[in-house]
Amino acid sequence: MLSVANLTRRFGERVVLDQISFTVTAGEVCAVIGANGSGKTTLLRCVVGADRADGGQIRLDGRPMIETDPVVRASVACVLDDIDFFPDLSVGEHLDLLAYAHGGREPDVVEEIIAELGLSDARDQLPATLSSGQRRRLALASCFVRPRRLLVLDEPEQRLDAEGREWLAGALLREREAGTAVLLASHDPDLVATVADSHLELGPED
Ligand SMILES: Nc1ncnc2c1ncn2[C@@H]1O[C@H](COP(=O)(O)OP(=O)(O)OP(=O)(O)O)[C@@H](O)[C@H]1O
Repeated sequence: MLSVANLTRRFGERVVLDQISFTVTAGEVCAVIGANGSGKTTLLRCVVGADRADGGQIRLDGRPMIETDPVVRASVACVLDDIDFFPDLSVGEHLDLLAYAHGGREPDVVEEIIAELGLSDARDQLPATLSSGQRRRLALASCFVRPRRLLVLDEPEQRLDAEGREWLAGALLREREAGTAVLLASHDPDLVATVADSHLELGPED
């Protein structure tokens, strides 16, 4: 499904990603691990097209991963560090909009995800009024109300409470069963041990 070959990213003289190659197949959860600053976020941003690689190829089912390609946009759901919400849309309106825009076919999916993620009481709140953990829950919910074949998550456990982390682990296992390819950067060894099929370890010199 996802194939990355010789991915290289430099910032000035500094080589953050040095010819990284890996694949993630349908139904595989690949955990990207490594110390702070090892390049996990940079890698994920390059994969989804939020950052430009200096070299290498990123392909989804053999086609170049270009974020403006409608097939790519329809296939890839992600939560990166920067969480952008429309400031004047409520939690429920965000999720309705995303489900509709991406042509989700399951009528009850928004209600189900709102309930699963404990956002029912916050349904009518605007993003600016949410707690940081609720904002993270909304960002995750945004991925789960839409069709997806590749899920890219950067430290999704951040700011989640114990119950939220438990939900996340279960949700990722269900994604695996459903045949979604998952690329997950995480600092949570328990989450990685529970859900990951493969690991990509980035070192300080990678
Ligand atoms: N836009 C940028 N300009 C210059 N350097 C950058 C830029 N983005 C990232 N870097 C550098 O690239 C390196 C890798 O950063 P990155 O955020 O990918 O690491 P990470 O593994 O995700 O870290 P963490 O575990 O702390 O989230 C860091 O040294 C960082 O300072």
